[in-house]
Amino acid sequence: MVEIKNLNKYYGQMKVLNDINLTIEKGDIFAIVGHSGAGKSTLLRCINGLEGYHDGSLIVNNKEVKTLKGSVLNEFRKKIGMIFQHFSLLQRKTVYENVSLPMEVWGYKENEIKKKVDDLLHLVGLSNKAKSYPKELSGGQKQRVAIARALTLDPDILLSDEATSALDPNTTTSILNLLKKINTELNITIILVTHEMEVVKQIAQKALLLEYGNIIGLDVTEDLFLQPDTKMKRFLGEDEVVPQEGVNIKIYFPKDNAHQSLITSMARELNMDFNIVWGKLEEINTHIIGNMVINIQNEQKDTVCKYLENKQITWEILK
Ligand SMILES: Nc1ncnc2c1ncn2[C@@H]1O[C@H](COP(=O)(O)OP(=O)(O)OP(=O)(O)O)[C@@H](O)[C@H]1O
Repeated sequence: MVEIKNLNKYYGQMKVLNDINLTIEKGDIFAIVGHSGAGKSTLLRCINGLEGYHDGSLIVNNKEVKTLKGSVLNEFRKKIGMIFQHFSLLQRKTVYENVSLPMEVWGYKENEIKKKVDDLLHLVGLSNKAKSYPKELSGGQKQRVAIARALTLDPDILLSDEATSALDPNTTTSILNLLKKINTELNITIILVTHEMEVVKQIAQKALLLEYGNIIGLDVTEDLFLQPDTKMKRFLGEDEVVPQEGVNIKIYFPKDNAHQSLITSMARELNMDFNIVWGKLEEINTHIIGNMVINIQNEQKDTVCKYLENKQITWEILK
């Protein structure tokens, strides 16, 4: 669906995307994550042909994007919907008129437009707001209108550029649930740019981490968060503070193990005391995952490591 190979992009002398390689499969919910200025929006705009790129290949729906021009480019863009942080609605038009606009521009018949807009307003839960103006809507409702508008031309892909960044946490969750519904019911691939880790954890199956235009992480979301490498930890601002004395062992709880009573069982079975010095459990894509750091005495190390090995638990000794 989207295949990017060795992609480089410059603004003047500044390289903003450096050797990007990734594949997004049809039906994925894929997150592009990074701090401000990382190049997230630029990458998103390259995908729908709003920005060019210098070297490398970017294939979307079997087409090399930079070769597309004129009416072919317009047809290509028709299959890619987009939503934005500030909704981009026309203030002087009603909800109905905002949603119908792309179909009007493409010259669809009035009865086709009416059916489509009614169906989409129903899908986003705004059938009763068709005659309202954007200024009469909440932020979440405005984003629902923008989502309906992005779906009018039956896109294969929906691009979301910080679509929940201006919303409160509860509204964010309701918009993410709507995006999940669109992904499953309409089989639309969703590529979302965000700087919010909570968004990634709630919705994305895979995520790409960008830092100064470089990929520093690319994996299934649960794996990215379960066992973050040094770069990912730095990105998350998550360096554990652990005691200097003894041995610190970090134990990982993958999705099906998080609730098991490993720690208490280990203490009981080995008849051993130890300190829990750091830990967290969190929900990612409805699975609970987490990790914990325990501090033990040097002479307990071999026994504990053997116990964890026998239980086939993933662990590491922190240096
Ligand atoms: N049209 C442009 N001309 C020149 N430089 C640009 C242009 N657009 C973006 N940049 C620069 O490219 C870099 C990447 O910008 P981009 O908007 O892609 O980052 P981002 O990760 O989306 O950031 P943010 O989260 O703040 O939107 C930044 O250094 C930015 O200043």
